Amino acid sequence: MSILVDHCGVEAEEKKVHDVEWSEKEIELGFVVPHANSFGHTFRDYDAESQRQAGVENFYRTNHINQTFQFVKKMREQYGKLDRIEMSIWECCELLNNVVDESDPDLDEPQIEHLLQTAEAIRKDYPNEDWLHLTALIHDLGKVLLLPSFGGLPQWAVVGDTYPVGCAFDESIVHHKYFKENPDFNNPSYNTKYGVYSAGCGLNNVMLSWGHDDYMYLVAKENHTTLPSAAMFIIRYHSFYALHRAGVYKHLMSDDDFHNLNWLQIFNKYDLYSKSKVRIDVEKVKPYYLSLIDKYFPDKLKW
Ligand SMILES: O[C@H]1[C@H](O)[C@@H](O)[C@H](O)[C@@H](O)[C@H]1O
Ligand SMILES: [Fe+2]
Ligand SMILES: [Fe+2]
Repeated sequence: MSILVDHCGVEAEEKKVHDVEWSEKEIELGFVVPHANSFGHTFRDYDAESQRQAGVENFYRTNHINQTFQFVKKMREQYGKLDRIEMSIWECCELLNNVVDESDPDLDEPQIEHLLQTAEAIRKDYPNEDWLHLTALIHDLGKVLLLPSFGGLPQWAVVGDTYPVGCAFDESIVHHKYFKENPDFNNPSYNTKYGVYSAGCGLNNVMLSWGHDDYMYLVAKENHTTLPSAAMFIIRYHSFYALHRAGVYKHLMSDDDFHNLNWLQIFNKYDLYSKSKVRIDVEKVKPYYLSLIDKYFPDKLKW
């Protein structure tokens, strides 16, 4: 039997573990990282030969060409108004029944499954951190941007990994080659290590490619959630794999960012490796999550 151990900035390495040791490990570690996704590939294998992968690559091509500094600025201003809809967090979870993410090589289930799988997995290992359970439940709610009532944005403007705009695109970003067709790639104001930013300026001052992360962060902040800053950091940067997995762009981080990064790295293990075909009984867990929503959010939120 084998488990995959994945470290920040280090290639996934495979460790052989005997069956006896395995059961001990399971008790000790709680959540066990599966060795393959539901399609039989390793997780986040963007070079696997498959039909799904071709779609994912095409997704990143369009994403990398179109996410420019000006585009992100425009979207933040527009969506920051939160003048589209009023609804509760749970109503939003239910909307995700109708959303499938085309950027994801590991999951083709409706997104509500992923929210519950992530939250339930993290809840088992961190039973006392209720804020973390709720963070997991809501981290991908921003994907409602795909729905017509939210402007029906194309997939490239909603899902996929995120990265800073306004400075050089790091080579560790998935399918980096497609940035060559992004107008910012050859713009001297935007294509240097620091670009429009300065050393240690803090991620709060850095614009990331537009998508579900930053949108949900804006929704939570503007509706005055009482979730802690680590939760807000997770929501906002969970797709920023160049930072939390490859360990680059650290030159832009502040001390607070470093502290919150620890929580994000814990969270990522559950976000990524809980993706499976195993369904959670929604009605069974709903009362628990409703109580958390009540604790940390108003009844109705502006979206
Ligand atoms: O395909 C996935 C998916 O869209 C996730 O929600 C996002 O957080 C990941 O970073 C991305 O790679
Ligand atoms: Fe996400
Ligand atoms: Fe997720």
